Amino acid sequence: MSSTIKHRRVRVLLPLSIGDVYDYRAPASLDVEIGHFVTVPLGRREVTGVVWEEAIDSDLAEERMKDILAVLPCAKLPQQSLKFINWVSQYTMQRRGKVLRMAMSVPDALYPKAPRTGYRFTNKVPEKLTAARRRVLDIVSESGAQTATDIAAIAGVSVSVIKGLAEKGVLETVDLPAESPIEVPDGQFAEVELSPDQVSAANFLASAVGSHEFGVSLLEGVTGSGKTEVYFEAIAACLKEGRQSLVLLPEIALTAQLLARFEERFGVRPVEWHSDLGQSARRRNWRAVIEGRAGIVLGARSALFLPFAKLGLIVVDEEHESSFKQDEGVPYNARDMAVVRGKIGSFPVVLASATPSLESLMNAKMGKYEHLKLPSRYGGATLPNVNVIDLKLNSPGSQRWISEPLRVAIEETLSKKQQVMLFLNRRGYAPLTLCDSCGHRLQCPNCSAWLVEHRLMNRLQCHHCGYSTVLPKSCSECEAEESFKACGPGIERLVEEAEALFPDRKIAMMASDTISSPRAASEFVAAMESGEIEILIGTQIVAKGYHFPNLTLVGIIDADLGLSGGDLRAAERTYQLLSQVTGRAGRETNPGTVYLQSYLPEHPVIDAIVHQQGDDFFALEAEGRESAGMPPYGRLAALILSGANAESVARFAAGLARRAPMGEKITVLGPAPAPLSMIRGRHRYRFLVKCARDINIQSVLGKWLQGYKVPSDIRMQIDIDPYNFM
Ligand SMILES: Nc1ncnc2c1ncn2[C@@H]1O[C@H](COP(=O)(O)OP(=O)(O)OP(=O)(O)O)[C@@H](O)[C@H]1O
Ligand SMILES: [Zn+2]
Repeated sequence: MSSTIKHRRVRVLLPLSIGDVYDYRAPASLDVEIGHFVTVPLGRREVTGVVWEEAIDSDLAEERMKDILAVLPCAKLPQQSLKFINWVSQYTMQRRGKVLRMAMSVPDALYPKAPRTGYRFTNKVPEKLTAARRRVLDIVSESGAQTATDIAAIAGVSVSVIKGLAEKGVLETVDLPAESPIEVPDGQFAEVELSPDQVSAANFLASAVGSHEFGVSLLEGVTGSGKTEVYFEAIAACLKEGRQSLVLLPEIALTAQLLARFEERFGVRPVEWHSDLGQSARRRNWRAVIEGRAGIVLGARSALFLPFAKLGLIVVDEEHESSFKQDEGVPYNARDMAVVRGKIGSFPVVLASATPSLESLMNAKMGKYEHLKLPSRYGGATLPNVNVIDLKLNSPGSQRWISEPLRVAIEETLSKKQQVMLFLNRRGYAPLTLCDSCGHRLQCPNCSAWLVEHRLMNRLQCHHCGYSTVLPKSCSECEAEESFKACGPGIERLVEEAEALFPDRKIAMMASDTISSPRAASEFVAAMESGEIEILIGTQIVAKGYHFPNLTLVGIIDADLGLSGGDLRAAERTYQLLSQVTGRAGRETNPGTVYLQSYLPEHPVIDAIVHQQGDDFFALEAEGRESAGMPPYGRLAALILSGANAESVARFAAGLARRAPMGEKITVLGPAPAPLSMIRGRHRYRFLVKCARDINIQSVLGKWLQGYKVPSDIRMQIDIDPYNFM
């Protein structure tokens, strides 16, 4: 027992999905502290983990104890990160090791930078100039010496092409500095004169940042009101405190325009964090964050788990966006966890949106959050004029989607040399393809979902698993030849129609698969800003955040899309999305107009958009949620079971159902086959647990599942506060 312990023992958390803490001996030869990244033996392997706490009560026999092997030459994981990981693990009911893995996503960064070899052009032209070689030479002559891996990645060639050019004397090697330096932002670089509304919001935030105290502000400003300028002042105040700021964005494509605005305001670009970052930038940025050198970080939700040395502010921009919620791995909502992070670190958190979530509005109403409002657009710009086109009265005709009134409006706008945006939240050519002679519908073999035709790529795709195939020549059911017919519109089909209606206009299409990287996004932004695009046709990706001064007409092709989804937030989400799209029109001197095409012009969501009466809509929505005991008035958790064998999943679910928690304030719905009853060949069943607000839903679930063994062929995922009900 512990009386025989001679050496200091510590608990080390390993970043493994099955992992928790394990006890190790801290040998006297090593200076081991809490938060150190260390290597330890695990079975036959050597793994890296974090010294989590002292293990005073460790009762493992001395002979079974193993030594920590090494302390890595990296700054310690800050105490606040340890606390945060513990908290997230408890709240989401996921293993701590799995949460730690999100904070240790760049294993390389734990070691000092190895010297790098760069390749540069010697100006000797190779005898044989292949396309691959040409791309390499373009890159090295444009941006100078770079590592072989970087060149290979940018040029899309293998490293051997570069090595080959070096052997031929076309490229030569040079020593590269270990890493490009992190530039320091300057809060006074280009101060902006704010409007009176902006001043009062900005002053509040700046003093909140200066107080080093936790507090949440909901910054609600209509589209184009200058929320960004306001939170920039909070960031400037944070720089003054010598602390780091984090700005979270829902979509990395949005960073393009924002990066430039940061640069104008603070003199340098912020440190970026998202999935599109190359390996060396990840490593550099991660180290800059843990060493406190990164002053401003702009990132996707995963940036929340970066090991900030001295975080002093988090801004969650477009806080209502459901893409802040991660469904896979550790299911968490970055907006909610940002608030927790602020509490742990004693600093303010700003939630910014033109259409805040019902959750945040309620917190503001109850006085838990400070409610800062910007009621009008900046610089005298007015909100657009919104009109509904009743499709029952103005049918565009069979296989067409642009009604006559909208066509006329487009024509007029273009003749004034202004830009048009047509919005349809559907990728591809058509959402459904069916056989004209027997009605057979093309479905994904792995998922319970239709295949979506992408005509530009000449493929049919599943949007759930990525399965893709070509259009079959004949129907597998009735053997009819060439009988398949596209049903309904996707944006590709809308482009086709727009091209037919406006043959001389420059039309561009944007969707998440066409602007998936920040580089593609900035090319798109440049084309919009220069007027190279006259009609922009896009999905939700172009609906938010962007500021295009000359865009004055927005046409919403199918305003009803999303209303019938039936999930808890369908109406709220549709309202938010339509407001965002509406908000792209007329953001500067030329006033904007919006046309919504709808079969349901009286629907409360459509009505709220037309009259720009968000308050009434939200009051109605809140009432509905309250009477149903749904969030934010109640708590939800989902339990998702999946496996290759439908029967065994169903059997396991039935077993769980027999022990389901009961109580006056607890309802368990299910098990039921999920709406997407199969994904990637796995059959899925769902439970939905609903509790009153004052019930700890984690402990309800914990008691239910305690000691329950999940068979190895079944996966069970717990999702606290689910946003996805498919
Ligand atoms: N005080 C100011 N001085 C100069 N320009 C400003 C000021 N405030 C806002 N602007 C400009 O007004 C435009 C709209 O501002 P911004 O993009 O911050 O609005 P927003 O509230 O974030 O809008 P959205 O919710 O639609 O994204 C931008 O071009 C911005 O540069
Ligand atoms: Zn599929």
